[in-house]
Amino acid sequence: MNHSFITIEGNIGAGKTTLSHLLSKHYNTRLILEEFADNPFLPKFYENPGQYAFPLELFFMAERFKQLKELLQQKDMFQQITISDYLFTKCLLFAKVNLPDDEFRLYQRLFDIIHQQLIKPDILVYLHAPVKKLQANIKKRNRSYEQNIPDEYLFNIQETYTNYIKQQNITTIFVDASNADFLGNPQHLQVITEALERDYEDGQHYVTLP
Ligand SMILES: Nc1ncnc2c1ncn2[C@@H]1O[C@H](COP(=O)(O)OP(=O)(O)OP(=O)(O)O)[C@@H](O)[C@H]1O
Repeated sequence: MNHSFITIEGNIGAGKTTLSHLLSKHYNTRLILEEFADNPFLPKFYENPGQYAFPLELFFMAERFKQLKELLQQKDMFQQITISDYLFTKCLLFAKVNLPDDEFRLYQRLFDIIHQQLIKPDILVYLHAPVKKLQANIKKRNRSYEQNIPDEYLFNIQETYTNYIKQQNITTIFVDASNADFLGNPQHLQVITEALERDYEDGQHYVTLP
């Protein structure tokens, strides 16, 4: 496997964290996981998005920057591969959906300054699942503040991610995760590891699960 920094992305409830854990175990890598539970604005945001979107987005950006900067600076001689379950640009994509235009422009100025200081992943695995499946996953894991997320919000996030992936040139493995069961079906994990072990040109590469 020729990649040293792999990022797993996807909509809310797509299964990023599960796949990241399994890949990290498979390749014995360092693992960077999103620490969303520490964001005190998240439950408030779901109650009242208009009032809490800006502090929520700022908090996420500050925490993610700190986490990525610290971890990527450490040189670990025995675990050279790193897997993360989020892309720093996720901050900007969510902010685009959640902030009014003037606040988003301010946020983007900060983001651009901060982003330059971070290492970018050399491959992105994007898990794409239909909104119905995402809602079922969100229901199953049962975090109380996520139980009333409107379909429209998930559609907007999905569209923002897919537009971003089309525009940028990080090599992306785009996985149809409609029926994904990485924990229960070892073949699904194998499809991802085989995909990661191939060499790619820049751009998007599509993978379906058996
Ligand atoms: N920048 C952001 N703005 C608003 N909400 C965010 C942002 N980043 C994360 N969240 C919220 O934090 C929670 C966790 O998000 P995330 O998508 O990272 O994890 P997840 O849904 O548990 O992932 P998965 O199920 O794919 O492992 C979700 O409620 C998500 O909407």
